[in-house]
Amino acid sequence: MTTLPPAVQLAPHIVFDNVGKSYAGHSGLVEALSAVSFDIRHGEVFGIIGRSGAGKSTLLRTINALETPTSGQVQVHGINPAKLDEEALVTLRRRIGMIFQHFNLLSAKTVAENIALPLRVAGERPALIKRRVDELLNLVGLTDKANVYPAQLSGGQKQRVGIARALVHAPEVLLCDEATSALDPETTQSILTLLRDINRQLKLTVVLITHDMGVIRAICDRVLVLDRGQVQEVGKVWRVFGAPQAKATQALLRPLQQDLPPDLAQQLMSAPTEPLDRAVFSLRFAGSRHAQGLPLQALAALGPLVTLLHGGLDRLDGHALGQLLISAPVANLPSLETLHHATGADHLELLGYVRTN
Ligand SMILES: Nc1ncnc2c1ncn2[C@@H]1O[C@H](COP(=O)(O)OP(=O)(O)OP(=O)(O)O)[C@@H](O)[C@H]1O
Repeated sequence: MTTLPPAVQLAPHIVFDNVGKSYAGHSGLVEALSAVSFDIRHGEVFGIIGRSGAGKSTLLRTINALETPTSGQVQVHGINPAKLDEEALVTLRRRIGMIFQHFNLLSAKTVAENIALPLRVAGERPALIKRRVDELLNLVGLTDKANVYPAQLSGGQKQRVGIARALVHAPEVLLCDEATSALDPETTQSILTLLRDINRQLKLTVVLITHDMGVIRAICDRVLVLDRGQVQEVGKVWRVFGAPQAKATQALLRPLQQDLPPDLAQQLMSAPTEPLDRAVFSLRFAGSRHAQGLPLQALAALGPLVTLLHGGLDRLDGHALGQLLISAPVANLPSLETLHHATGADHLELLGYVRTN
């Protein structure tokens, strides 16, 4: 298999240039998107995250012209979908597959017939349709379900059919509209793994929208945070997760943070009462250092009796990210500056003190 040179892989595939979209609502215009500018590169898995109503669906749907911007423009492969006539739009949409939260399968058709449908509509020959459907069933691991109806499938299997159907025309872009929101955590993981495999095998650009930071962490290369129709931040996932700049990102990341467990929070005092008390520190690692992992010696800077209380480190794209909660006896504690330097944490905070049991 030949690999494309980096410049080609990084070339913009989809460009948003000052895109705005407003809808007529009950009490005036609703500005769903406002001055949105960014680009998505060839072959990347790009995530768009935001709260409900942030404008994610509207943004995704401008890529295949299911929505048309009120101002600005979108370019896909250098083409503005909003400017195309019906016939040219059909051709462009074949280059852009899409999957949905609720799968959108036809219940009266079998798995194979659901996948074959777009090819039948396009007037392809039966032999070609059969070959292509078999290939796709194999790709998504559903060869044994070809003649089964959607009602007999699990949610994860239905989404696999949705993925196979989205790939029938060998598109260059796959749009995923909350594709795992209706699935349990284990099935979500298997669908995300499948999407990542497809992205790598087929060199497909994947654009997904979600309200779940876990999905972004699992498969995205870069992420855009959208709030009230505006771009809050965009960047590599490890950077945005390690050092979120926007309030909206910080709020979305809260559920993934490891705060002081309630039993320890209850015991926390603002000042030590005796030398045997222990100071509790939070150390945050934003991925800028410790690419090889955090040396345990770095924690020894807190003294020989340091205790790891809670937390953990994740590896994202070769960067160590996370938070550790640590305690150490107050007697002979080095200064905060010394600890900060010695541990290599991006952020070090003294949370309070607890009694030694
Ligand atoms: N067809 C429409 N007519 C009027 N308002 C709309 C329409 N579609 C979306 N909106 C409004 O535009 C804003 C953005 O909606 P959008 O569905 O894009 O957000 P979202 O981030 O995808 O939300 P969710 O996660 O809940 O699906 C919301 O205020 C919504 O009510």
